[in-house]
Amino acid sequence: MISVTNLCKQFGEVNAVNNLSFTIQPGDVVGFLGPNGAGKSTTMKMLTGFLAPTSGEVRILEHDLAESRQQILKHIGYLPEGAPAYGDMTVIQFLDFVANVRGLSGEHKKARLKAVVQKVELNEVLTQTIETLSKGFKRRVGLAQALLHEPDILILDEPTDGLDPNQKHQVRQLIQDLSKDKIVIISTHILEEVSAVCNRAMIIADGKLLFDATPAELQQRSRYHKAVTLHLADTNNIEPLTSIDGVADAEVDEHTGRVTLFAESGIELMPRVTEAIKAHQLKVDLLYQEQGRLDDVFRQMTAGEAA
Ligand SMILES: Nc1ncnc2c1ncn2[C@@H]1O[C@H](COP(=O)(O)OP(=O)(O)OP(=O)(O)O)[C@@H](O)[C@H]1O
Repeated sequence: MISVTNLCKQFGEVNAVNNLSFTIQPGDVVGFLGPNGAGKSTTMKMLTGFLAPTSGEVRILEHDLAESRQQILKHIGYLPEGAPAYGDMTVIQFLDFVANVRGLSGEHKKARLKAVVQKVELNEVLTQTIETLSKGFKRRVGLAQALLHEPDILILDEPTDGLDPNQKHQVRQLIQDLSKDKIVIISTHILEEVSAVCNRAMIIADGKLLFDATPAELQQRSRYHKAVTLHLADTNNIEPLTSIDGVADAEVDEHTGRVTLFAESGIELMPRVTEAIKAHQLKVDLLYQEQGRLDDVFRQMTAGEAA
């Protein structure tokens, strides 16, 4: 378990992390979301003991991180932001080095190296120096080193940054496969990633925790939650829709021509919309109820916070 109490980090005048408190249990896959400069990376650095807090406490697996750092770090795999690694080492030299530092040896070391190389698909670049790798491959090397010692806690700062769509999918799959009894914390700017892999979303802005719940609960906060979107063959006449009893507002997307109808509080709009379509014999080629748009909620929540 991770338990964070009143965690603060100041850099001069900047309150990078401002009184964060939360607990995370095994099985939790937590997504840190927030605008640039919100304090996500700084929080992750403090959770890994890489950066000392200005004040507050981090307890991991029942130990105070400040007191038992070495012991706790054995249980943590950390992928920092960017692609830090020793550039003039080859991929396999670097992974072997990390394996040694992690105390792996003999057949177990060999097996772990083989497993991570296979998992993040590094075979084709094993003998290439890290500085000559593409951004995506550097990221994969970072992931491989974080996974080598099979940690209970994985802290991954933007794990899919720079990966191609296939790799993004694969890394998300990998995180999902890992998550059964582990703690995984990822930071990301990709909102869909949170829905895809996380069971918990934390929105951080200006160093403060603004939201901590499931991605579905986050979606429910969107004004698009349960709104009805449709596309008419004749996009000019939307009056039969906007005049439906219970429609509070309507929006037309200029690019797609799609119309979104927002319900008055407590009204189920879909049955009324289908009724109106029948009654007015409207030609509709698309009709669905929205789950809620994460980017909309994110903007609402973080407006006026960190830029
Ligand atoms: N070593 C440092 N010295 C001074 N200021 C710092 C340092 N590290 C971070 N900051 C500042 O702390 C704030 C939080 O930065 P942090 O990198 O944690 O944000 P973030 O949420 O990870 O942003 P991003 O999404 O852009 O990666 C920013 O204002 C940043 O400029």
